[in-house]
Amino acid sequence: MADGNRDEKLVITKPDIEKISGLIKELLIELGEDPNREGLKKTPVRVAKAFEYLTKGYREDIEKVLNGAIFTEKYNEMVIVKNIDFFSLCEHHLLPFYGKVHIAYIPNGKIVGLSKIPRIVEVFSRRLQVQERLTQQIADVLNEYLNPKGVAVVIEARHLCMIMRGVEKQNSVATTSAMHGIFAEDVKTRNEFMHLISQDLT
Ligand SMILES: Nc1nc2c(ncn2[C@@H]2O[C@H](COP(=O)(O)OP(=O)(O)OP(=O)(O)O)[C@@H](O)[C@H]2O)c(=O)[nH]1
Ligand SMILES: [Zn+2]
Repeated sequence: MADGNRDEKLVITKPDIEKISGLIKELLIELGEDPNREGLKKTPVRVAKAFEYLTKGYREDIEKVLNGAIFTEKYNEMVIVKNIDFFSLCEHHLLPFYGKVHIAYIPNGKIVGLSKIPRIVEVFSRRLQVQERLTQQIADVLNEYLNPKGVAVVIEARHLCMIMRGVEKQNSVATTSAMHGIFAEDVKTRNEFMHLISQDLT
């Protein structure tokens, strides 16, 4: 397993659907429900499979996802892929947070297949996360595999744990960013990126 996953306690085993189903059945009982009523009969298995999918990023390997699609190219202007939709689960409440990721890099002799950028977002968002770590992990992987002149990642997200419970703020949006290289060092480059994504920011 490549260290591109950069989670020390990486879970690479397939979840035991039967075991998770049993736990969900117990949860339903604790919530006062009857897990044998028609509508709930298959719910434990459905929930187990849903969680397997929503955490599939733990079982993905960055090298396999990139599939060698890193190419030598002289292009050295900014590459931006913006408005990448993502869905993740907050590690505190296991409730979704979702939004958009905007990514830029300035190549240093190497470019990456464009589709691989949203694929990297999938690897790290399909885990239990906090938005800050998700932002950093995406930036770190691009930095590591492309060794570019700079990488910038901005994420805007709505957290259901702040919307449907807790403080119940329906319109709050959290923005996080991670900057490497020239984006961290040079205000002009960072501002150019922020300007290019500004019409997409909430
Ligand atoms: N920084 C950060 N905090 C998050 C994220 N997702 C959830 N949280 C916060 O994690 C915190 C957990 O705080 P606790 O006080 O332990 O939990 P809680 O009693 O459920 O908190 P409330 O949500 O305020 O009701 C809350 O402030 C959440 O808003 C995230 O992606 N980043
Ligand atoms: Zn939460």
